Amino acid sequence: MTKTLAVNAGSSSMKWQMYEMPEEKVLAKGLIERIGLKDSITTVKFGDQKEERVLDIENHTQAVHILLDDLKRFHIVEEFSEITGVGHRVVAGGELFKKSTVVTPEVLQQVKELSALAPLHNPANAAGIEAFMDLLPDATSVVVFDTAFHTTMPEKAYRYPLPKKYYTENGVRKYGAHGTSHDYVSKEAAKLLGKPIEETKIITAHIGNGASITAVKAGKSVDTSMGFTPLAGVMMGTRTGEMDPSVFPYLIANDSELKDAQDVVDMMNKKSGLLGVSGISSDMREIIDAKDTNADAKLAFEMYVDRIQKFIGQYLAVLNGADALVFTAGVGENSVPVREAVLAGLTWFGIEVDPAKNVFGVEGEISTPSSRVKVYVIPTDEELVIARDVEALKVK
Ligand SMILES: Nc1ncnc2c1ncn2[C@@H]1O[C@H](COP(=O)(O)OP(=O)(O)O)[C@@H](O)[C@H]1O
Ligand SMILES: CC(=O)OP(=O)(O)O
Ligand SMILES: [Mg+2]
Repeated sequence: MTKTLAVNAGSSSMKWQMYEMPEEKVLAKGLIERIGLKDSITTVKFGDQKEERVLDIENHTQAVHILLDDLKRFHIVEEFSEITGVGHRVVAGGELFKKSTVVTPEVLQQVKELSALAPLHNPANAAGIEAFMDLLPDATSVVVFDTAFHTTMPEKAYRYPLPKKYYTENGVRKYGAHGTSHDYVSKEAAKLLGKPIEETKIITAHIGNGASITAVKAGKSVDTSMGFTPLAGVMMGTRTGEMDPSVFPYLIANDSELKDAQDVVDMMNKKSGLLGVSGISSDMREIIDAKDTNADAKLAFEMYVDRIQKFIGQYLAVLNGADALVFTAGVGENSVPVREAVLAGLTWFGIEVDPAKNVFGVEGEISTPSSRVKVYVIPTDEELVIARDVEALKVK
């Protein structure tokens, strides 16, 4: 029996699962959420034990240490050497990485160098890789890239309408993110549709703290809402999504707190989105609780929904229609009000939601039998994909 650990560090969370491979049996799993916010929550599930603790966890390095302590504390492992493979989600692989790769010192260096393409993620991903490699020098360490699935996008979709040299000399283009999730849920949706994936057109809405929407044709990403970095696309927990870049110099000239372009980008990454508009929180649960009594929270909710609807509309055009629309990730899987509001504006496309199915905890189809586009809630499982890639790359 070999134990493989999959680590999925998101912008606000760290999810992990320990598997027995190749059986894909989940031995234990955990979630550390609200990293960087007050009252972070860490949950561990192991056999019939479940523990939830509320702590203040400031960053991902601290989260890695909590995860490692928990592995020993719950006797999930007696010795770290029982873990023979560790897979890490890395958000940005640029044009260097088109598939998952075994970590070498050079690969780790490249992950760090790609931080400009995912400033909230790659540094945390690299810190996680290093922490585990120090403790588990003999385990196979694998990196699984969010951008890999999107390397099938056609050039007309991934290029920006800038002078060509910024692409050829600087690599400025759309890379997308959340690819492991879009890949996984689109395959699951094809199963639910009962069709070979080659015959499907699917729009996948991965809406978590970070959020992106993808047009998937025949199982391949053909367009996606995130861009050069995960700042682009729809409005998110703390990120703006699409912006007019002319705002950048204007704000630098007019706000003394913003000295340069980096300050503006940091503000747009960390202080904007739901948090910035509402002034309350980046967490959709808190926005929903406040929106009936607080006008800013109500506006934040409406803007959030509006941006998701617009990208779904774009991708219905890109694909010239779709067989299915999938909701996944923290908000997409759990928030009935967000799904309800998004879908209420898409009835012209023949999308019909069944309110009896669009309830908390339901997975699978939430549309009516006559809906022209099937609507599915599919829990994503980036960790399973990561564990499979580790297994495939392990030196046997
Ligand atoms: N029941 C719920 N209703 C609304 N939003 C939820 C619910 N549960 C979780 N969320 C949202 O999911 C987000 C986390 O999503 P997740 O996909 O785990 O994020 P990450 O981007 O860190 O991977 C939280 O910010 C929270 O707003
Ligand atoms: C790329 C990205 O935004 O990831 P997450 O949603 O996990 O923060
Ligand atoms: Mg995530």
